Amino acid sequence: MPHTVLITDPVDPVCTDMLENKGFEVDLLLEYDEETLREHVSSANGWIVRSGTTVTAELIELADNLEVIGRAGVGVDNIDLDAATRKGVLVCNAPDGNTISTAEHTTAMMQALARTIPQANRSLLSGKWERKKFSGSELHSKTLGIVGVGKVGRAVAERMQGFGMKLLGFDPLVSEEVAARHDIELVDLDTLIENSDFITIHTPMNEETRGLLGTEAFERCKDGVRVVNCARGGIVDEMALLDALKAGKVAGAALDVYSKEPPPEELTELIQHPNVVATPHIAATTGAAQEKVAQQITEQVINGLMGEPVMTPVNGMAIRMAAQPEVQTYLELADRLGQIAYQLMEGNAQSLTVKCRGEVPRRYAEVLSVAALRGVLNQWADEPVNFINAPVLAEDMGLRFSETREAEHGSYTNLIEVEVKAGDETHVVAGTIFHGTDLRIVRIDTYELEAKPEGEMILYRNVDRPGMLATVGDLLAKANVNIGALALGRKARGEMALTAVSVDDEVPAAVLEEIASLDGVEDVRSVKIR
Ligand SMILES: NC(=O)C1=CN([C@@H]2O[C@H](COP(=O)(O)OP(=O)(O)OC[C@H]3O[C@@H](n4cnc5c(N)ncnc54)[C@H](O)[C@@H]3O)[C@@H](O)[C@H]2O)C=CC1
Ligand SMILES: O=C(O)C(=O)COP(=O)(O)O
Repeated sequence: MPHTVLITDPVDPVCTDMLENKGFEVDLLLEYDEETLREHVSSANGWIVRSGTTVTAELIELADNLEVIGRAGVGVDNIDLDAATRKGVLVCNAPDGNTISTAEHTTAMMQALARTIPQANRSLLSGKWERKKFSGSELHSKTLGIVGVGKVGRAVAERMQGFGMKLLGFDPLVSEEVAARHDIELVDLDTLIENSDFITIHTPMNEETRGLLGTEAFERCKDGVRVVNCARGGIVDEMALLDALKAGKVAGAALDVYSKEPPPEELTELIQHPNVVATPHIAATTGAAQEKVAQQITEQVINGLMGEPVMTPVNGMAIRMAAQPEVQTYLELADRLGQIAYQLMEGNAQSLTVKCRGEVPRRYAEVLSVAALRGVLNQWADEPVNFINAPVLAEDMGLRFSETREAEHGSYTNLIEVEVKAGDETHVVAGTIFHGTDLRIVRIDTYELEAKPEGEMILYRNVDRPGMLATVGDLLAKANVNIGALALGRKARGEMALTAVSVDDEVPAAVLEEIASLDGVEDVRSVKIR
């Protein structure tokens, strides 16, 4: 059956063309009530949205076939990321296709504010000729404060430099050197607020940025400051802005975004304030930007649904690495080692460490730890576990995980070790890949042995003395269980050895008990590798 991709916001037709060319079914649903949306979501494998759709936890919960949500743009604050991550749904965006259009809209807003263009236009259209009333302000030599020196912030900086503005920037994640490359002087937020003639916002919306410019900030601003928000509504506190406009502290504000969209009744006074220039979230609405974001996001959604690398994940960063072809065999090995290690435990694991040795590249360490986690959690959790939800489910279950990488590798050119612990109990299962594809377990706890990590196995420790294997073999034969392979991890005659028996059929619990009751046998485990 072909995959279905649901589209619930207007996106450039290139999106539909690309999906159909790849054999996907497109479900274009631009007008809907909640019930209709629920029905369509429940059968979608992929879902493409812009800012107009709110992707709630409830919808994600219903979407049992959903694998990927693609945001044809930057901001993902309309998507319940936590719910998507827990359900193992990949969320990706198109982070730079609309940067230029958004920066251009921001600069247009700044000029509209400085020269009161919309107000003057309205006045003229109403039959007036008010040349004195619309005396503007020059941008040249003024200070522009850029809050959020990311892609759009930098693109705005480049453009406003051409107007001869002095640029200040505030962004906790950007270095002075990077800012200086864009002729932005990096300062703290207070300095920016106190020294800017214009302030423009370009951060994401999150708990840290909500209300970033509020009553207190406006009090510290220069008299007559002008404020532009083309990022997200609510980063500038709308009611505080209205008060500051009414008090004349803020000379003008240009808004493309609102805390609720479309803006509700209570924002009418702000939007209709004579010194406000307001647009209906159109900064990214140009033919060029829409074509770019549609193309970018469709590529990512197709890749996500086809198991190819997704380059712009917003959650589950491991997915980017997990889809690389050269890492697949290592992932399989780490997953199987995780499965085995978990099944050796008496109780539930509390920590998991993956050690990569030899020629296993350093960049794989993190994704291999997620693969081993997936192996562990797929036995433990009630829900399906994948690369997206494994870390968050581990956290929920109190399982700490980490990874290390060591160049030293002993006898093997590549080696992955998975260690699980709970209290005093520790198990280590190590494996290697021979000839690029051949997976082998090479150590279990302190026993060196060589076994294929596949199918059903029974593992037990026994005194290393004649007759032990024959007795176990006899019990299995009587239960009509066929032995496929055997591996012995020996220390010295008379000491405890580890025996790994690969069997073609599941070993009945009663037979396992019989083996466990044999003299000289302990720690019998049945291990199933999927
Ligand atoms: N109005 C519209 O149609 C559009 C709006 N946007 C919005 O514009 C904003 C910026 O987009 P991009 O530049 O593409 O994103 P970006 O991710 O490239 O840049 C965001 C910057 O904000 C910084 N930042 C994060 N928290 C901060 C804080 N507390 N204080 C100061 N800086 C902080 C980050 O370090 C980053 O450098 C986003 O909110 C995005 O959703 C983007 C495109 C179109
Ligand atoms: O990319 C973003 O963050 C935007 O806000 C653009 O939103 P839109 O795709 O125009 O609904």
